[in-house]
Amino acid sequence: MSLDVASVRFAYRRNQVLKDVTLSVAEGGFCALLGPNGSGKSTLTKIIARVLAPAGGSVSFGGRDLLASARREHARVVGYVPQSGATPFDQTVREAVLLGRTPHIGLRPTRRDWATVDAAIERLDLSELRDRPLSQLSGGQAQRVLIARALAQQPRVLLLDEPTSALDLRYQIETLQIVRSVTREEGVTALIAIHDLNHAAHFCDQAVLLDGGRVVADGPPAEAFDAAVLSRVYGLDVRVTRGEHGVEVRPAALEPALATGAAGATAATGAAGNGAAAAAFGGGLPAAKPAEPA
Ligand SMILES: Nc1ncnc2c1ncn2[C@@H]1O[C@H](COP(=O)(O)OP(=O)(O)OP(=O)(O)O)[C@@H](O)[C@H]1O
Repeated sequence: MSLDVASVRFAYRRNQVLKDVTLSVAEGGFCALLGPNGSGKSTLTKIIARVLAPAGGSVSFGGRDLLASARREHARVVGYVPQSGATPFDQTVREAVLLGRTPHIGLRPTRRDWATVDAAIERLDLSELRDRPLSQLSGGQAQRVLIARALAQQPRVLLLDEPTSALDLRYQIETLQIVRSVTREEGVTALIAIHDLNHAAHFCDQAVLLDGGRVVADGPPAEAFDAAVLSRVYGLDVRVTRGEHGVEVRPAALEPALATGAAGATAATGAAGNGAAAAAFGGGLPAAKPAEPA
């Protein structure tokens, strides 16, 4: 089984935003959807989530057409975490997460539905807030509610559109760990639009890079991250290093600062094998360290 996007095209009026996008994510895979602002990441996730209809192409999971199935059937397979979610009225956290159960609920929620809701709330560390109205949450808390809602849906395919953009460092990492464990342990197939290349490299098994609505790289991050391609796509000279901590990307402009003064000690620490300081800066591995194959 796999999530297959084939030759998808989409335009907002005359603005061709997706031009023949094809990608495939294996069942249980965790795929990062990368690319600069405006490259088409959100548009593609919205098409798979059926918020938008493509002008051409197909989207299927396990060979089943996701764009033609009944809405309820689609919602049982695909969970979607939008960049931000408007709520029509002032729900509590628990009520909002219960919405994720909608495709599974008959006349009314069962005890099992509520148990699933409470498990998702706990997983996203929202238990203390579960009776709080959404209007009284911070941006990051509200973002975690959207993720909990999607997990409560128990989908086979999980789409996340920049789910960590409002989260502090702890919750960024925890959220990515949760998504990774959902893929590993429950076989859910996840596609995440994300800007942080190093988080993508660390947590995801696949990286798809969009540029101007086209796929320009696709593969395991260690293979897909090419300095020349990334530099061209982002319009910024970057370095890619491959070492014991995996692949890392950092802007070349930051290298002189790292090589002098106190930062020099950071590089030396990295050389000794402690990558923590290096990772915090998305780089910091010593320039002398030879590139290694993934
Ligand atoms: N509702 C809309 N109407 C018209 N154009 C839109 C609309 N939404 C997005 N676009 C345009 O489509 C292109 C792709 O946008 P999209 O949001 O898919 O990019 P993205 O890669 O997700 O960007 P970002 O990283 O900034 O979130 C952009 O040029 C954007 O201006």
